[in-house]
Amino acid sequence: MNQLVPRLSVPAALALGSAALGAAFATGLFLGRRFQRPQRLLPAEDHPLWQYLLSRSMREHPALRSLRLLTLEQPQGESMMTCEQAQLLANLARLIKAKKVLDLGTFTGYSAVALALALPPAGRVVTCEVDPGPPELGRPLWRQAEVERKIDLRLQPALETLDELLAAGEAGTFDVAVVDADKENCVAYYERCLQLLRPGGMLAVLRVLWRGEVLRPRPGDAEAECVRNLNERIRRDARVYISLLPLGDGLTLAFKI
Ligand SMILES: C[S@@+](CC[C@H](N)C(=O)[O-])C[C@H]1O[C@@H](n2cnc3c(N)ncnc32)[C@H](O)[C@@H]1O
Repeated sequence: MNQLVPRLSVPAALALGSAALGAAFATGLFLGRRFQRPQRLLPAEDHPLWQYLLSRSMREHPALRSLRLLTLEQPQGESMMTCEQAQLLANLARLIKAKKVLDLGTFTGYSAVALALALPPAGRVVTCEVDPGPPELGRPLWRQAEVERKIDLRLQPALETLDELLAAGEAGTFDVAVVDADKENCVAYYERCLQLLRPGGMLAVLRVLWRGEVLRPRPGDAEAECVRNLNERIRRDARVYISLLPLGDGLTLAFKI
């Protein structure tokens, strides 16, 4: 009688165990691919090519650099605008000869200082913040950059400041608006900033990819929903020309027609 020859040269229990592990691994890979949430589109900041890009393009004022390094030491330091984003916005502000800028979400003032440096001596950055701590920390470096007098810090919810500016008749007088405060109000910020901008003015919205969550927000993730709604609104908005750049966590530029 023919004896059944085992097809594997390992005991059955071990073979079964390996098969189960293999199946689990494959399922993990599949689910991992399916539910993986992309964090960023560009290489990591410590990637040599990204470092090369920064080293060949960044022209950071020494006080601005000190402010960035100081901010990175703080617990929420990562919420600062990235240096290449700030430099791009400052260059665009120069290009359109900006004099009046709105900055929603001051934090330690990195974006406010970068923009103030791009303005002529009589230029003004109205910057909005609810937490007095971070601007207080950054203020000595605003002074060192010699832009402190250009920065008008409003310590109250940004919506209140925007409504005050509209009530004071400043609609259509700002050249640049940067929206980088809380996400729950981002649609209201967008609409008010658009009113405050002059035709040809530029509106920048930060973090529009929301760490990839815009693809498929988790149930109850109000911030991701708000960002998605704003992105959709901007896409359909015939009042602006737009670009969405993959810099940082996504940067939308909307130019008022
Ligand atoms: C992402 S950070 C801003 C980063 C800053 N633009 C920079 O370049 O470093 C967001 C800031 O918005 C502030 N913020 C949150 N809710 C706000 C509100 N309702 N009005 C004004 N500022 C607010 C936070 O306290 C925080 O400092």
